[in-house]
Amino acid sequence: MAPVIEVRNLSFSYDDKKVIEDLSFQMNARDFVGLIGSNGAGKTTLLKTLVGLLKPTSGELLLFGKPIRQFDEWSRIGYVPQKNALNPLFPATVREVVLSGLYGKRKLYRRITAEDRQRCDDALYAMQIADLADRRIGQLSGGQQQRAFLARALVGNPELLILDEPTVGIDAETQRSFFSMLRHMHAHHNIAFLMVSHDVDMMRAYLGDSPAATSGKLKFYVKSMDGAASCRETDLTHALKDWPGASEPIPAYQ
Ligand SMILES: Nc1ncnc2c1ncn2[C@@H]1O[C@H](COP(=O)(O)OP(=O)(O)OP(=O)(O)O)[C@@H](O)[C@H]1O
Repeated sequence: MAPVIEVRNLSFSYDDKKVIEDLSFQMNARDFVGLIGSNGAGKTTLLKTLVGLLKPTSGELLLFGKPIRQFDEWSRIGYVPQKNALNPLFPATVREVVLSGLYGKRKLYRRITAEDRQRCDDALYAMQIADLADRRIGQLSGGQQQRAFLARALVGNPELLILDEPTVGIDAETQRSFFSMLRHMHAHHNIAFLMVSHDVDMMRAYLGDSPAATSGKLKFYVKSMDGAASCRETDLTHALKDWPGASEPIPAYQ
């Protein structure tokens, strides 16, 4: 199977400011990659090049074995950008935000099918925000908004989930339960994770003490799930059935 991400000798500059220099790394299906680096190290810049928002200055970037120029299966990738404070007047409801994760540019005007609604309900349920579905997202707490954005990224059943500091602005207790939720998802879903975090202790506790790769100020910590029983079914509710003690609630995440 082709690596999920393959980066070869990638460099990126904003005008003449070099931010990423000659970076090479790869991640495989079901890997959990933690990306750690000081402020300004280029973490967000790297994630943006990986999802096609920025074009590398030089080097090669392959997604699921395809050069990014030819890659068009964006539904295989979920992306949660760095958190921005949402204007409380932002009018979309949580359900609308989550559903928008199903529409690529080309599908923008297609009708919402019963299947779309079911997927949306599953994602809301998985993130335990079903009761917030009809609330305006701008009126939710930061942690609730993050859950909604995560549901949006998950609704298309991605094989790769890219998270840019998903717990910024969230209290320590909630960060811990969020992280344990990710660990459960890593164990039971067929998803690879690439996550930027400043929480070095939490990342190291799961991913080990030594980085698998280093480039400039960027450090990549990796935990593979090779050989773990892979579920054939990928829908979120199925994954929840695998939760230890199916009736046990998902760790609270406010
Ligand atoms: N649009 C831009 N134009 C010019 N320079 C930029 C732009 N965005 C970021 N930079 C610069 O590029 C460098 C890398 O920024 P980036 O946001 O990728 O860092 P980061 O590792 O994600 O940092 P942080 O931990 O603070 O989020 C920084 O020096 C930043 O000032």
